[in-house]
Amino acid sequence: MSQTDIKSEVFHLGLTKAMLKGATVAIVPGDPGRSQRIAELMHNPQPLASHREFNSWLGELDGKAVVVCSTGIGGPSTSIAVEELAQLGVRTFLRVGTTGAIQPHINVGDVLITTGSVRLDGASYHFAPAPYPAVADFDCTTALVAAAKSKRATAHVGITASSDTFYPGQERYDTYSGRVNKEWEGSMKQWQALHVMNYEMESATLLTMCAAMGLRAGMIAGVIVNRTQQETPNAETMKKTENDSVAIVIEAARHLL
Ligand SMILES: O=P(O)(O)O[C@H]1O[C@H](CO)[C@@H](O)[C@H]1O
Ligand SMILES: O=c1cc[nH]c(=O)[nH]1
Repeated sequence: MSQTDIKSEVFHLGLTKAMLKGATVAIVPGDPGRSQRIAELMHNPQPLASHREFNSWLGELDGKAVVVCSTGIGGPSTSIAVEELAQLGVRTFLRVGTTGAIQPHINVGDVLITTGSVRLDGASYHFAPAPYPAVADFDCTTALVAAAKSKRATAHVGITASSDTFYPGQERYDTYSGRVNKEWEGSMKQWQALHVMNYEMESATLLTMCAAMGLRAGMIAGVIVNRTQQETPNAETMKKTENDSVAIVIEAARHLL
């Protein structure tokens, strides 16, 4: 168990226990720019630190501190953010991200709540072997579902494919090389047939490492593209989708304090 004292900074985040004011719940977006926007929807938003991809803010919900810290893109940096926040006393992690849907019935603007992730990452294998599930915490998931209902969002609950790469691992051909390795050829079709809802890039690591360490984690994402229809998002829709998913994650955090 870590011996982090109240004033010592963790390795990467530039945060101390004192700065977190007893926060046990963290909201963890991928995008560093999203941290401020999330914190500003809570009471008394305060910037804490900004190092590399890790941009941290503090806010309050019902008089209790909640930390917001971006993870950057992908599993390795996510694992650092989660480990260091846990050293500082955080026990509940709610990721709020953007995502590409792969099922035709899911619309841009809907929100997706992940119950478990297909582990197409590398970092999760450093925390638990392959047969171990990347599964979300039940309380986090039910809080996200209830919050989505209260905000009247169209929410889908199910499985996410969580890939280390945005291009080959999500079987994108609109690229410089225009090709993907054999391993990924036809993979989107396979995930569709297995009722996977969407692609994103951090939940496999987040959910596996949190389950393995006895921490709670949940995952919600706003759909910015549907890969059965288009490859590129529209800026205006993206903004609205982010606002909707952020409002839901804040409401869920309130119930997990
Ligand atoms: O919007 P965020 O939280 O960054 O999430 C998604 O967007 C990034 C890719 O564009 C990846 O991080 C993916 O998981
Ligand atoms: O298609 C998408 C959209 C956002 N994030 C992803 O990882 N994939």
